[in-house]
Amino acid sequence: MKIGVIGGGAWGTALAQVAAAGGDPVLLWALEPDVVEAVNTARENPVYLAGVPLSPAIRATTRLADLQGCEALLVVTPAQHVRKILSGIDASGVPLVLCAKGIEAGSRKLVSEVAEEVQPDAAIAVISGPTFAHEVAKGLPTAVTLACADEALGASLASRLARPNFRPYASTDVIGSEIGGAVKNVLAIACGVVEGRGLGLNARSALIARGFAEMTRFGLAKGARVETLSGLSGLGDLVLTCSSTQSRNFSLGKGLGEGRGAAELMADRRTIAEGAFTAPVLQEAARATGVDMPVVDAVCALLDGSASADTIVSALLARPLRPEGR
Ligand SMILES: NC(=O)c1ccc[n+]([C@@H]2O[C@H](COP(=O)([O-])OP(=O)(O)OC[C@H]3O[C@@H](n4cnc5c(N)ncnc54)[C@H](O)[C@@H]3O)[C@@H](O)[C@H]2O)c1
Ligand SMILES: O=P(O)(O)OC[C@H](O)CO
Repeated sequence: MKIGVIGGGAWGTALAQVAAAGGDPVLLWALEPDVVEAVNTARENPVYLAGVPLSPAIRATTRLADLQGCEALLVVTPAQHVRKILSGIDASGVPLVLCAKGIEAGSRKLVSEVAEEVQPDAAIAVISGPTFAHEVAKGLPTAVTLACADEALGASLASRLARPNFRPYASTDVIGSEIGGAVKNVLAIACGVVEGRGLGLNARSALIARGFAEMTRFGLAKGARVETLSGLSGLGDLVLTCSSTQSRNFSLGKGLGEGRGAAELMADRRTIAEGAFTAPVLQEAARATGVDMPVVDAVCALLDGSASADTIVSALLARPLRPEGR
């Protein structure tokens, strides 16, 4: 199965490395000509995945048309760009494996819903889970959820991508695996705030657990399965992303907690903190579904500058006492 990867950021490059590990050719589409040039000549992506020597089986291109002939396409651009990129390719009959974590602004659609709209004839799968790109690209042990409604296709994609240190676990819950990845990015911003304000490890664990309760309420309301939310793509990724400044979302939250503004923090980076884009649309979606997500509301208020971190923390702590199961 010849694999094409759309998106030459950290995650697209790491997944290209996984797909090329057996020596099979992989075509990587990147937006930036300097990334393409460096991958093809220096065998490195110095912009997004510096310091990781890449497989010679990876060839990069800036031309989407070159992806014609690939037998599966991994879609790894940030969530807000997926619609435009998928509109520019002919993917009839080619499985699309969606790897971005987010919800589209405006439409409030998950990436799979966007893909189904733009490429109605393509089979859809999702890869999601606790995966820092640098660790995956270096071959450190990693497990992911690979969700596909078509179990046979899911199994064939899993066997093509599996490596001794990269284990896809099969699921048919596409929506559930996407919701975990999208929601955890927003919750990781909140955990970064806890770190930035020096509120301690008890507070961070409480936030992870109460954040997981929000993810579960929202996920179940949207039709996700509880075992998906408590699996690799939900709880697994939530714990990873809420635990380390390696996470762009966590480090954005840490900066907010230290008193810096969202605009200043976002202007500093070329890499993506998806949670900042997902937070307001997740808040809209939760309100439209009648789901209470106080941590997500708090992140939105911090990002839009309508409240300070201290005010938000005090408001969260002053919420009425309630049974844990609600
Ligand atoms: N980095 C990780 O560890 C990791 C792991 C799992 C999932 N993800 C998800 O993968 C997706 C991509 O993240 P990343 O970390 O590879 O990105 P990145 O931060 O490393 O790089 C940014 C990417 O955005 C692309 N981009 C910028 N403007 C664009 C445009 N107009 N059209 C198309 N692409 C554009 C750039 O070309 C680049 O590929 C995100 O949804 C992220 O949440 C990332
Ligand atoms: O750096 P982050 O916060 O985008 O997280 C990367 C991955 O999604 C972790 O699974």
